[in-house]
Amino acid sequence: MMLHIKNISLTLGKMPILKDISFAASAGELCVIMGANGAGKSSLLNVIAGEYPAYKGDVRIAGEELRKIPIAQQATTRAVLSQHVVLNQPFSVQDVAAMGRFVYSRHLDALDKEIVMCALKTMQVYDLRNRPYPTLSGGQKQRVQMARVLAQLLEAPGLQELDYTGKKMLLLDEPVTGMDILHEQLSLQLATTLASAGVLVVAVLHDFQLAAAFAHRILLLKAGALYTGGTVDEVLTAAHIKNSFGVDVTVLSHPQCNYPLVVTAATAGLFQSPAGKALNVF
Ligand SMILES: Nc1ncnc2c1ncn2[C@@H]1O[C@H](COP(=O)(O)OP(=O)(O)OP(=O)(O)O)[C@@H](O)[C@H]1O
Repeated sequence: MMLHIKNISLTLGKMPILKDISFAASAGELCVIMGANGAGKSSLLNVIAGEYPAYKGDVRIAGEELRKIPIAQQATTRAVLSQHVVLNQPFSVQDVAAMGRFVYSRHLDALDKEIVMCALKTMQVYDLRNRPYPTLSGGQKQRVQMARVLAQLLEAPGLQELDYTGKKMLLLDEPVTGMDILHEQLSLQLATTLASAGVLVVAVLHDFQLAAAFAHRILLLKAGALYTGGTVDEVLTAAHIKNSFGVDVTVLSHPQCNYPLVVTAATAGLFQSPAGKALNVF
């Protein structure tokens, strides 16, 4: 599945939110969108997810213009993890994960149920499956949401020997928010495993280390426009980070893996408070 975005602009109310963004991503890639708060990352993901059909420009998924793809077809070919999922009804954890299958049928058959259990095990929330979802911690809820989108994507209860090339797209908006380091790694490994199986994965991330370790390509947005895009090494430079986030960083090289390690520059003096004194922000 190829995603082609050409000259996308989006206005919400009277505010220009996205400005003339173009890029392409392929099946098998983990494409990461980064940028400062308000840069337009969620808006761009929502355009690709079909949430904002009033965009200007061209979004093509596997060659078809997004607005012409029937809603039912969109729902069965892509799964979306949104930034803020609010769910207060006392559904059990396994009910929430099972919602991923509802795009195919409201009545889950044996295969659907196996897929849901597989998704719960993969995200290590199987033991919580009978708990009411609202009673979970923030990170646990996020893992259940990952299980839900995984259940939506999978065609078999396993991650081995998958071939989803040209069939599926996964859109993740800050998927690891609230997760501990183990489950951050697990989630991004899952995203790359799915990408290797042919799923086109687009993820919004704030964490440079996760992006550096897992992304095949990074798009860096600034004020609604594409500031730069390319490989991890091309995008995660001190100059690009300074220009898009306003923070001085030093970019080191990971001693084992060779990918960039972004650390805030010790010389920047940002956010330092005199030792022992409360930080006075006003
Ligand atoms: N429905 C809306 N109506 C008007 N403006 C909006 C709407 N949704 C988002 N915006 C504005 O669009 C801009 C981009 O928002 P968006 O949520 O895409 O940013 P983001 O890069 O995902 O930020 P964050 O890192 O904080 O999640 C922001 O200035 C936001 O206030």
